[in-house]
Amino acid sequence: MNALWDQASTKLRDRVGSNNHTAWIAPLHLTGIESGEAKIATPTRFISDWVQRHYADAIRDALVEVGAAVSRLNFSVAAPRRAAPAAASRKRVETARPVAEPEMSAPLDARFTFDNFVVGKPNELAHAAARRVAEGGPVTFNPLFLYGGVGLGKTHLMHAIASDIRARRPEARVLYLSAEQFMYRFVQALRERTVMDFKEMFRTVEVLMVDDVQFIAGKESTQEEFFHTFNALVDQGKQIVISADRAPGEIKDLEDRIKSRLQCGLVVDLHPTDYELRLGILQSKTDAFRAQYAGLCIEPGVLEFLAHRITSNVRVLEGALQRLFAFASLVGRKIDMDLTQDCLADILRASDRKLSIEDIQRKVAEHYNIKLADLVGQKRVRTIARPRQVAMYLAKQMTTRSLPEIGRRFGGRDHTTIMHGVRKIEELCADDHGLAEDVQLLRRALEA
Ligand SMILES: Nc1ncnc2c1ncn2[C@@H]1O[C@H](COP(=O)(O)OP(=O)(O)OP(=O)(O)O)[C@@H](O)[C@H]1O
Repeated sequence: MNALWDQASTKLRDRVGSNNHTAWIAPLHLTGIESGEAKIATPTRFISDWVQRHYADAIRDALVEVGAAVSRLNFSVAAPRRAAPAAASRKRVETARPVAEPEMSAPLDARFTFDNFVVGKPNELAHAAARRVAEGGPVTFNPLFLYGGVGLGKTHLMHAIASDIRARRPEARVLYLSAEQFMYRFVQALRERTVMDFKEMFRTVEVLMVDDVQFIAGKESTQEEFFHTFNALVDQGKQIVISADRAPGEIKDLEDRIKSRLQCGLVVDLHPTDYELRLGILQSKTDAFRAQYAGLCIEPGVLEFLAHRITSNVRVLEGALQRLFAFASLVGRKIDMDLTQDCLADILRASDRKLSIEDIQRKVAEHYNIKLADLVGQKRVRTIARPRQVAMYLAKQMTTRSLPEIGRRFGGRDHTTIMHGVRKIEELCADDHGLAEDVQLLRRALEA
């Protein structure tokens, strides 16, 4: 039986590819053939179901090709056989553990809760969707895909969801980890030949949360495994929450089938902060710092000044406030405008850096993969003319330059041409989702 199965298994490797073979075929054993029925043992019910659904025909054909008189397959779940006793005992220990070991989940930051998350216009939809997922109940959108630029609160919301679910339903298996950790664990499982345990682990959670999914772009085997994990959980009606630094369609080197799966649920954007949100966050963080630095007070106007001047992201804002408190407590001064200017000179200088029209042109040319000279040149083909209009639009929106001045920087064009370009992009963005995404992405990259 073993020899027959080895031959069939080799044929199957050619047919299904080595990753699938390692994951699904290698754990199977042919235990006998009776009256045209091949008896196949699988280590878990999950693998048994999966293999029957995806590989039954391929297995039967492979067995026939190597000379077995087989017309039907019969799958049963049996403990896996291990050659070395050490491996066998390790397996026993592993299977004795509860399926979703807590250590598989990354630790949650206790500060990242819904209570500590300040809601404003730019993040209200993301916050509402996150709350909805945390409440549980029927899975209405799957996955929830949260995306946004650096330091805008994606991880904070992910942790808040996980903590909230655990508080409401301590028995629920919530697995939160970064895409990098997912890859690391997968590679480790391949190395230690525990891929089955890995699969079982990920496929038996109730809520799977993967942060920074863009990390798996370009990593073929990890993407493959992620895709299967994703499908298996969605099939079982389990909730998935994903975060990334950009929309699914914008993640380069991510397989199309994964992009389309990620777009199937609710895709929500965390927009760059506005003044009100920044001020709200500063006030909320100040309360927390006050508790830590008793006796320190902030003069009126300081928080407003910071909310105006530091627009890059919340992490920088938070760092600035932390530095102010630490510095003030060290030198025994109150936090007023003088201290703020002294202590945060570098951060304020960086925020002061004016965006030039050339910065915008360079970024747009790079984004659309065209030459800078073409972007400002006279070619009228759509593939160049449209990016040119995008650059004109961003130059108008993101700098204080006048239309004639922008025209001069775009190869000496008239100000009416610039106005036309700006209007065109405004109109197109209303209907063309892809273009609107491009503009958003570029804006964020330029603001970073
Ligand atoms: N709306 C908010 N209210 C309170 N704190 C916030 C808010 N948004 C972001 N923060 C804080 O800003 C910091 C950065 O947020 P977070 O790590 O969640 O960003 P991110 O979007 O995951 O960034 P990255 O892309 O770098 O991973 C955290 O300390 C977080 O608590």
